[in-house]
Amino acid sequence: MTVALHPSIDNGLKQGSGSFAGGTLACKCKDHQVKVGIKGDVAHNHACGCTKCWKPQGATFSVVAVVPRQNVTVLENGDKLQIVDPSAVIQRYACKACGTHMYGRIENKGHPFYGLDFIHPELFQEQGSQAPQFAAFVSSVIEAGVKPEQMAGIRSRLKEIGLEPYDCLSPALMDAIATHVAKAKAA
Ligand SMILES: N[C@@H](CCC(=O)N[C@@H](CSCO)C(=O)NCC(=O)O)C(=O)O
Ligand SMILES: [Zn+2]
Ligand SMILES: [Zn+2]
Repeated sequence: MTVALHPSIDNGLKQGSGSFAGGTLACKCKDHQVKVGIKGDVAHNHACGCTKCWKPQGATFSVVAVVPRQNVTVLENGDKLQIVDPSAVIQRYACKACGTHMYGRIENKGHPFYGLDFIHPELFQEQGSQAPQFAAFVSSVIEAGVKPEQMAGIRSRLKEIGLEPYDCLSPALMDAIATHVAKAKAA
């Protein structure tokens, strides 16, 4: 049986248009949906196996990307949003009614990713945003209940659909983090 990763990638990656101008994220409520406007395309879209990122029901991975925080605007029903874990580095704003995470924001100005908000592109009402580029925090799915003996199949399926599996972030992002830390130390 094929390993189920996430409904938006289980049938293969859908490539982005390359000219996605942005759109609206909608939560999963039947009415009074929370809507969040995003300007421009997303970046660093990836499958994430960590326990903190929101996943639709039954998914093993989340699919999460970043956008500049100034490109994110709550458009409708913002009163339904609450922070999932105020102590987390990424403050994830979720719909109180359906649990969908609408955006995650870093408030620590010293964090390497300060200025970027985390969003889930599957919530776009429009098509064409950047496709996932890699898989991050793959080993972390064990923390959510996956058996270690399932990991070879999961990594192999990720590779098959074109997502290189990493147990933290991609080398490019890890290099960016290390560069930020080195500059902060030197300053
Ligand atoms: N094993 C842990 C890892 C959690 C983790 O460090 N997640 C990353 C990436 S989330 C998006 O890629 C992170 O930056 N977390 C900060 C936060 O969540 O606030 C686990 O699985 O929980
Ligand atoms: Zn909702
Ligand atoms: Zn994550």
